[in-house]
Amino acid sequence: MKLGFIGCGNMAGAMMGGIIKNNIFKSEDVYGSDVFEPSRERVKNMYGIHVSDNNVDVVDAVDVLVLAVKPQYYESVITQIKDHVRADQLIITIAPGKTLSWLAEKFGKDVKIVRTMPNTPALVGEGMTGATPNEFVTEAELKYVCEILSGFSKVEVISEKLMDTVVAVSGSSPAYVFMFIEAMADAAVEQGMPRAQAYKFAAQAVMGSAKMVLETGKHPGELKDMVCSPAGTTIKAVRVLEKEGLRSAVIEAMDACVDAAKGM
Ligand SMILES: NC(=O)C1=CN([C@@H]2O[C@H](COP(=O)(O)OP(=O)(O)OC[C@H]3O[C@@H](n4cnc5c(N)ncnc54)[C@H](OP(=O)(O)O)[C@@H]3O)[C@@H](O)[C@H]2O)C=CC1
Ligand SMILES: O=C(O)[C@@H]1CCC=N1
Repeated sequence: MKLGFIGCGNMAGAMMGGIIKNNIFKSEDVYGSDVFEPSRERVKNMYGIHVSDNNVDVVDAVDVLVLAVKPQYYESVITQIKDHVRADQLIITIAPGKTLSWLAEKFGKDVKIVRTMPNTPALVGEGMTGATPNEFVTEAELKYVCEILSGFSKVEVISEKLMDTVVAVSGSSPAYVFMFIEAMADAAVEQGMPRAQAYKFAAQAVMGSAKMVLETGKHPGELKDMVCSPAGTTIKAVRVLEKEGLRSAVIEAMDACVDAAKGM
């Protein structure tokens, strides 16, 4: 089997890295096309895949095709490739807002599509992906696509109506988490800690806390309470975060993200 990517930018690179590292596909079985030469060269040098500036070359070469261009280029790319896409090929989409019905209309024929939303922690094998198949994808094919996605992420098959939520809670959310880490590190630097050390402390605290949520099964509020000693330091910080509206800011931000996804 051969895997192709149209668009070899940030997200495609992160996906390829995990897929090749975990031997889901060998690098010689992975193809990528991109209009931007530095993007092509980057993935060629990093992963040793075949690259081309011609999207149709990739469509013709592969069994599974990932559409990894920005949402605003989806329509022109689909117009360019649709007559070359074969009925037995599997198409994986990763763009927000591009629904299965919109994709079906643009392809204008029966095509097997799995709409997904990955995220960049794929680069370190810690991605999270939501996936929704269309009606032409069999159970076995969906299982196969999930195996590919699991090369770089955890995978959940979800109903399509949750896809915009997945954009906000995992597709885009690494950006909010990086901002949180940056802010904590800035505060530590303000207190005199060297910056590199500050990133290490802040990032490890975020990773460990996330692991506690995933591995203990405890409610995040209970885990927070375990940190807050009576009359201690943490509760003072928690009070300020509540006063400054951390939770509300996160909810408002994610609502804006969902609205943007719906508008794409
Ligand atoms: N980055 C992320 O965290 C996530 C991204 N996504 C989705 O992944 C997709 C790609 O995003 P991302 O990797 O960040 O974007 P990038 O801009 O990093 O990569 C897209 C690449 O595709 C190239 N390109 C543009 N038009 C074409 C074309 N017609 N044919 C071939 N290649 C083309 C771009 O070139 P040029 O720069 O010249 O335009 C660029 O090199 C988007 O749909 C995005 O929404 C999903 C989840 C997370
Ligand atoms: O910002 C974006 O539009 C893309 C989709 C999810 C993450 N990045």
